[in-house]
Amino acid sequence: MAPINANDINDAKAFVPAKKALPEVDTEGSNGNGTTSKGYSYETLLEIANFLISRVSDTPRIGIICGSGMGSYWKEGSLAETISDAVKISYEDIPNFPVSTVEGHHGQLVFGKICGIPVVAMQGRFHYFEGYPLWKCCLPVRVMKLIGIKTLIVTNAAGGLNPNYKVGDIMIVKDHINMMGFSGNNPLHGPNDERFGPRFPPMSKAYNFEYRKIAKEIAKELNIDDIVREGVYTCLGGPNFETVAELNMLKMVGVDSVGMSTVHEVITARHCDLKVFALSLITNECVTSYDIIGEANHEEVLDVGRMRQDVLRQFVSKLVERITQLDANSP
Ligand SMILES: O=P(O)(O)O[C@@H]1C[C@H](O)[C@@H](CO)O1
Ligand SMILES: Nc1nc2[nH]cnc2c(=O)[nH]1
Repeated sequence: MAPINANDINDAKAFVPAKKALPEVDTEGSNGNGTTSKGYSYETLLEIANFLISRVSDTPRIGIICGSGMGSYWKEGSLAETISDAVKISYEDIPNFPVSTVEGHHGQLVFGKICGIPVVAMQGRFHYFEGYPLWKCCLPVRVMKLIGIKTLIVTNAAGGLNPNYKVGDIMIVKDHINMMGFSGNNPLHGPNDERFGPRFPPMSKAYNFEYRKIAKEIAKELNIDDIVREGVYTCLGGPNFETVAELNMLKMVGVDSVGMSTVHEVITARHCDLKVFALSLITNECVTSYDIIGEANHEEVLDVGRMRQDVLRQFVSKLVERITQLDANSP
């Protein structure tokens, strides 16, 4: 058989030009002062934190990571738009900060207030599939800790694996399974700086019990308890969505929602003693049978994010308010 010549290929898809130049992704973090192959030094992260502190007037209490379609871009009605007195700082303008490369992720930090409480939101997060090592995906968590947050609220878009879940449901994360960690890929891999946290941090209480209780109360108050669930999340490396066999395996081990983020961020947050709340927006039903016609796609993920933005905005705002009240009254 004659070899294939690229010029002979007639499949238009093969020649669709990239929408924009591919971003440069620094996969090991060796491009700045103080960087090592195993992460940024404490001092470099402190420099980033001080750079940000010098640009805002209030110390944020709560950090929020906006998931795909959930305020990860600035849009009327979105979660990030809840933030008043906003000071927006593009990732590109922050020394030593990675840049967001995912469609639907804006790529900026937004400092401001929700219900009068100082917060900082990440509009756009860093994923492993973009080419960043896990420690770099989680760099902003340590920076937010150094800036002064006490609590991290993490949101993500995820496929619903639990057969009772419907598209548009909100799943409070009660636990995770660190699938990538099973092969040793962990954001805490490498030398440990005790100034962040211990070498061997526990993860059995990763998702704050009191916060989860409050979230369920808020769901009742907002009359959305019929769409609010509680379950176990797992993160796979992506960027492809899962095969039927993979999803059935995950279902067997007790996974309720599947995504491509959050787990490593939560590990990093708990390592440095942040309190954590996380939720999944169920943006698609996982395809667990070969008979199902539909397939997962990123457009659907973004669409469902848009569809639920009002509800999520209200839910997270109330959460910010009540978490702050709770923590003010507890030691
Ligand atoms: O940032 P999150 O975890 O919300 O994004 C998920 C994973 C992929 O980036 C995207 C897939 O559509 O949604
Ligand atoms: N891995 C994964 N990530 C998602 N993000 C949104 N939906 C999905 C999904 O079905 N699988």
